[in-house]
Amino acid sequence: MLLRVGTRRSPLAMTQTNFVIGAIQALHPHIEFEICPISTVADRDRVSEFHQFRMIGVFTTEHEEQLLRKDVDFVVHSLKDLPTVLRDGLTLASVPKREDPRDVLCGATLEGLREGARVGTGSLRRRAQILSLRPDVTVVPIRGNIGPRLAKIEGDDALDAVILAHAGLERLGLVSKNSEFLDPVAFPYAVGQGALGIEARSEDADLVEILRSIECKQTRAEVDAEREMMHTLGAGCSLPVGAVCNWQNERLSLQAQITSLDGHERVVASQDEHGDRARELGLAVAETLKVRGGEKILQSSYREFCSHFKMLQA
Ligand SMILES: NCc1[nH]cc(CCC(=O)O)c1CC(=O)O
Repeated sequence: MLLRVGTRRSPLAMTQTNFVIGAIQALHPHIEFEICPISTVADRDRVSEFHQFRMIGVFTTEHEEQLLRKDVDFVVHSLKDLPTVLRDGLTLASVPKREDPRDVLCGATLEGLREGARVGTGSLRRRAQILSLRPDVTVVPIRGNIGPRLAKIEGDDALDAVILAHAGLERLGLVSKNSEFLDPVAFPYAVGQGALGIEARSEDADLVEILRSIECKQTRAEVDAEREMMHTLGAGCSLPVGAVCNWQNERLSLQAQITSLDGHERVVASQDEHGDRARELGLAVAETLKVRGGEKILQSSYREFCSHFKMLQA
């Protein structure tokens, strides 16, 4: 059997795809794979920032079309880049064991960061959260692959620090000493961060079963809860929504935070449930966030972002 695998071309995407192929091959040595890399809107276009905000799958639309055209059999995504609603006929077939989902501050520690430091991130969630912890810093928007983003703390005109996901750095072998994990209770991570999502056609039952053989039950429960929360909030992957989800002794706990873009306002909610009630947990936490004023923060972030975006376009 030959399976064609869709992926982006970035070093991180290729590493993740090779990891998934290796894991499947270890259990099914007779299967062969062909990697079919493509560039996505996100790799080409800065309009993507806007779509990302509105939950349109900048990293994933072309991949879903490839799947529906049957140009590929499955796609390996960074789960945090995969919208919570998939195209009809497609399914999140498998979620392998998650890497450490925490964010890291690279180049300085939170304590050691000088007054007024310049901190790089392209994520609205990270912007809002770092401003809520350190209102004195200046957030500098940065974009691009992980390597080039990390390089912004070196050389002339260097930033004091950048915020990145530990998982990406780990997979690329770029973890450095000069960095600090951000405490996920104070600085919750993005929904799905650190996990991979393998998407396939729902009708391919045999393939879905093969893909499921590398699924991690605990990770699946965590990300189901996180994604259900995000879906209920109607929020995209770059909105200022953070989560901390943990599976322990058959129970699942979810804490979530919505932060205004200036970092001044924060709404949190947390709850726990039996591990097989992940979706119900996500829904309940989202409803609590809404009742506590989270929806208002999301709406005003959206308006603020739209006017900011029009400025960038001009
Ligand atoms: N949006 C880009 C993206 N998508 C996945 C990762 C890192 C790996 C992961 O979270 O699984 C990154 C880079 C980053 O946020 O630092």
